[in-house]
Amino acid sequence: MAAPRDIVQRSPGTDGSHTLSVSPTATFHSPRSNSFMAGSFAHRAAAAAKQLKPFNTEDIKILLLENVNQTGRDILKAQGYQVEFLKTSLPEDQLIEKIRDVHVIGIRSKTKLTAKVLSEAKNLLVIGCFCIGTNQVDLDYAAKHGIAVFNSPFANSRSVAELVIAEIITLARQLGDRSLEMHRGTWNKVSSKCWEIRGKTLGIVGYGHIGSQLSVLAEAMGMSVIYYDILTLMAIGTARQVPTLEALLEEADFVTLHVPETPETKNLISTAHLERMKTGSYLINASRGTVVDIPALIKAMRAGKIAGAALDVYPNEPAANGDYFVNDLNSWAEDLRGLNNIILTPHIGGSTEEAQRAIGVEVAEALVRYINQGITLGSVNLPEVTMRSLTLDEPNHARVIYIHRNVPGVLRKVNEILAEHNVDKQISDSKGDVAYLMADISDVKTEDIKEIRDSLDALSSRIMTRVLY
Ligand SMILES: NC(=O)C1=CN([C@@H]2O[C@H](COP(=O)(O)OP(=O)(O)OC[C@H]3O[C@@H](n4cnc5c(N)ncnc54)[C@H](O)[C@@H]3O)[C@@H](O)[C@H]2O)C=CC1
Ligand SMILES: O=C(O)C(=O)COP(=O)(O)O
Repeated sequence: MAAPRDIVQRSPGTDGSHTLSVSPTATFHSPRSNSFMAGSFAHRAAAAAKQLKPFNTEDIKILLLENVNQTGRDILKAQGYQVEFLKTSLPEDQLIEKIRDVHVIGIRSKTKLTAKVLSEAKNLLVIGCFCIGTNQVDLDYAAKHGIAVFNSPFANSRSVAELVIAEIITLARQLGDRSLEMHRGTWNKVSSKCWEIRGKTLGIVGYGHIGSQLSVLAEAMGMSVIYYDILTLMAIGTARQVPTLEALLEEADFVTLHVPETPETKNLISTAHLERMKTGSYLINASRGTVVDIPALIKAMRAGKIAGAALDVYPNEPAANGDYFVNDLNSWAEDLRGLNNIILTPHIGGSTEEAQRAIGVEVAEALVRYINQGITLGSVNLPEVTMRSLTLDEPNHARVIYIHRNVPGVLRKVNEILAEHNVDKQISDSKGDVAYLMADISDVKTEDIKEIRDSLDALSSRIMTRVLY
């Protein structure tokens, strides 16, 4: 791996905003350059002499945590980026040390990228969440500091839905308990309170990617499906939307939760809600650990109100594999483990080969598009802006990216700065307080780049400037 050369650097602005600059001394060294050189070498070399040089991808430093799949690692390494890979998440102090240095960080659901952590990330351009949930990242802080965030919105939805189907049958037939008894050498053949799932009602809370996928699978097995969502959503098959959470809880034999972690979903299922559920019903949570009040669930199960539960997620989850409940992370741990007919899994809803491979590809490709081209398609916190790929065959072209506060008069000022060049194409969009402008300009000489960048940096609206060429 090439030694880092200080090509991409972010300098703090007076207002805490940053500039990303690409050094004109960078050598043409990306895989894109390899394919370019593979043509007619003499012709291409002559053309290259006229061209501005793109940044050196080998200077992009990436930290991947939480065992991001090989597919993603391969895509990033193939670009020539420096990729450091760790199997686990990191405690906050170590995370802060590491994040200071990198341009890109890839995480899954465990790593908390809070404002405190992100404020130390002086070079950070982009965050890749190699998962669905983005609740672990302070998205607003990231946007206001020009840091794009990408995720994989549905590549593991099917895996979660299949896990829930397995859990519905496992709970209905008390399979977990029977299996544990056999492991201990006890033959306990019972049919009392063991049920078929055919004809039972599944209540899905949160009818998004996972909830709706689950709806199809459950109906195929003869279940009736009802769902509750804050949005009015089209029913799939013969599923039926109910108007309130309470209506769902009163009617469902199985309640399964597929909402994101938000302030509104914290303790969405607590004592009052458990009381509304049918006696002998079941609860499944593969969403986020904060959604269920665990002590309330323990009480409801001990009282026989809830006949079984499956939990895949917990309010505190460890950074790495190993001891969990014995660490006394949670005062309720022993009580939970002591219950009958409860399935406890270590956040494996999305943990299949298929899902992880697909996520690796999807998020890594989004990162490459953003790093190399500034394209924000699929970003969860910045406006989605795209233009055709930068073409390196065209001499003296540059792509200007100006992330700025969404205030009046910015476009006029930016265009005054760009006016000395030919603006081939320009696009701008905003999301809340933040706007993203992308312009491809020609007739740019290497020495113009610094001037363009400095002029944009001087604007009071600036959050981050990037000039790619
Ligand atoms: N256990 C695991 O390994 C995994 C867990 N997840 C979790 O599952 C969650 C759901 O995933 P998707 O279905 O892909 O998300 P999604 O965004 O497609 O669907 C979520 C649905 O919940 C609804 N919703 C939001 N707040 C609500 C509320 N207060 N009450 C009722 N409905 C509400 C939304 O309107 C939306 O329709 C993710 O946010 C993530 O936290 C996702 C993947 C794997
Ligand atoms: O995709 C999600 O949101 C998940 O909860 C799965 O998280 P993980 O990638 O297993 O840390």
